[in-house]
Amino acid sequence: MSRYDEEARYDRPKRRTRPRTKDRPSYDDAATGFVITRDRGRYTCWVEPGDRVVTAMKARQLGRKGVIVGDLVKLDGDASGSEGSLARIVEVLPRTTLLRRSADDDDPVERPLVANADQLVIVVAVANPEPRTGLIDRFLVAAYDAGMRPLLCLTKTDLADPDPLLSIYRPLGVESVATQQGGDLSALHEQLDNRTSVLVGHSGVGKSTLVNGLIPGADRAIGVVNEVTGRGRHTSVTALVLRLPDGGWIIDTPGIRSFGLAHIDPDKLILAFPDLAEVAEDCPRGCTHTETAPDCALDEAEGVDRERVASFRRLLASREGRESPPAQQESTQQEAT
Ligand SMILES: Nc1nc2c(ncn2[C@@H]2O[C@H](COP(=O)(O)OP(=O)(O)OP(=O)(O)O)[C@@H](O)[C@H]2O)c(=O)[nH]1
Ligand SMILES: [Zn+2]
Repeated sequence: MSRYDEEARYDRPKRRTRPRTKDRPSYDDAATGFVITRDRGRYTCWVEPGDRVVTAMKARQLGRKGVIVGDLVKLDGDASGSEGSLARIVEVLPRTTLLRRSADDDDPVERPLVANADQLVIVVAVANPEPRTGLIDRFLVAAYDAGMRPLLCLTKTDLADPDPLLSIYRPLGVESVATQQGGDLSALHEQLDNRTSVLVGHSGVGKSTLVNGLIPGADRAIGVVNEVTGRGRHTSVTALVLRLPDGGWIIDTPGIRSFGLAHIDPDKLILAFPDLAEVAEDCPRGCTHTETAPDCALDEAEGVDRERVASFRRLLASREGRESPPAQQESTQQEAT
């Protein structure tokens, strides 16, 4: 089943709540909005002609269909964006990508986070807080599962050398950039301009600092890394969608501490480990690649980084024995940003 088929399965309503196509009104002429925030049933949408910001609510006919940040929606009613106006979201256009996660590995309920973004920018500080490759691997799995291109952004390169991390991920074909506060951001701009990018990373890695550097006037609160724990305080509480000066969007999510992958098929985890995938082709049929799997080729293979095998197996173990997760009822999505 292709990714798009799966999205179709994911989006299919439980009951037929919409009128059949031939009875449905056509919204071809309605304004198209790009959802930039959602808050208790109110959505803020960006409408290109006129560069206007329109507040909208879901039309009843959408039923339980979820509307999340990044969705492209058809707007009916008063879509002027003038003060006090309220439009109605009458249709959600098919999503090209869907970033989702489960809250953690013990909670396999999947939560859609962002629709239609092309790129997942995995922001990792080379020091303070110390980088964790396990988290990078998780984000890579999430990016490939979503159909998004991953970009590794290594920050705080004034504090340590980014090469050890680059030497792991560059050979895997993961694009990367190195940055530091106050430094030249042109390489990062090149990767971000005219794309819709979601920033993810631990609290304190420097996401707000990056956003302020990229978008003059973005004016994000910049937190202070807690000296005692080395962890950032969660200073950015709500997701922000910001427009890049030369085109493109940045969606800044609050510091994500865990990024559960319980909703992801174990077979898909290996997508983030192309260095191991080739070796695993020599495994016995149906090999689970876990520590106890008999004759797993990952045990013996020469020239394979044991750390990489260990990280892969930790991800496998974190979701061992899991059945296919239940799809979350869209009306109760709490996590969408
Ligand atoms: N040395 C150094 N410090 C940095 C750099 N970038 C950011 N910092 C500092 O790291 C701390 C955290 O930066 P933020 O930009 O608030 O981090 P964040 O990822 O937005 O954190 P949350 O808002 O908690 O998600 C601040 O004290 C920044 O000044 C850098 O390149 N080098
Ligand atoms: Zn195996």
